[in-house]
Amino acid sequence: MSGDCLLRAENIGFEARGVALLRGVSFEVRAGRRLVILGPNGAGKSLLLRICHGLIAPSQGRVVRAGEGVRAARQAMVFQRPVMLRRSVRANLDHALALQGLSGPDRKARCEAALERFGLMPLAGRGARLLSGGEQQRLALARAWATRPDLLILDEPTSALDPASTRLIEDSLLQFSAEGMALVMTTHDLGQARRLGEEVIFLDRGQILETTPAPAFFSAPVSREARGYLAGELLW
Ligand SMILES: Nc1ncnc2c1ncn2[C@@H]1O[C@H](COP(=O)(O)OP(=O)(O)OP(=O)(O)O)[C@@H](O)[C@H]1O
Repeated sequence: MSGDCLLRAENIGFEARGVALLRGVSFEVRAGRRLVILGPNGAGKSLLLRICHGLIAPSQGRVVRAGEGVRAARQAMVFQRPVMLRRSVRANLDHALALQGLSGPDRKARCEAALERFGLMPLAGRGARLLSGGEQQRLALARAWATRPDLLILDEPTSALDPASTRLIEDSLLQFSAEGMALVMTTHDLGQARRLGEEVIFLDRGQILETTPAPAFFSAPVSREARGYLAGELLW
């Protein structure tokens, strides 16, 4: 599937109470690529990601995904605040795999592989909701990875994490990418956007102002709004 279009947002619009929160948003996510969506608070980034993941229906336009049925591209989403079941770490992983229709030894093997890969073995029997924020986000990432998505959507995945946990998540994301997974994420951490982004979409007040390779965006943003956003970066 390398290079294929996994997801295409076509002219997405979203209105609530007569206010246009997204307007004419179109972009593509190709297999194995890393796309970062940047923009100020309230620009509509989370809303757009939720629409792309099928959690909210757009008012206009549509989201087209690659493939159909069992050949459909698989997608997973990781949120800013992980959503965990009131069960053990292992049971949270197992539940996600059961929802995928996996059963028996396959499910168990995937579950154990995820615990192993993300260093969660020592926490496997603990209540997931009792874990620290960083541990929960690691579990959220493990749970997403266990479902073998072609595309992983992440909404500010490290905004509440300390530098070590952030590093761990970033390293995992780069490994996923090296294994061929496509990533679409939002962040306000511009260092993170530089480290992880291959392409940048800059969203401002519900509209895309720039779609560009990441190095070009950071060295020579075209729009006044993007220049202003980047100029606000804290340098200490
Ligand atoms: N389902 C919804 N229904 C109505 N309004 C919504 C919905 N989701 C988001 N909004 C509104 O859309 C606007 C954009 O919100 P969104 O969370 O997408 O911004 P954001 O770019 O992710 O901001 P931040 O950087 O602060 O997280 C906000 O005014 C929010 O209240």
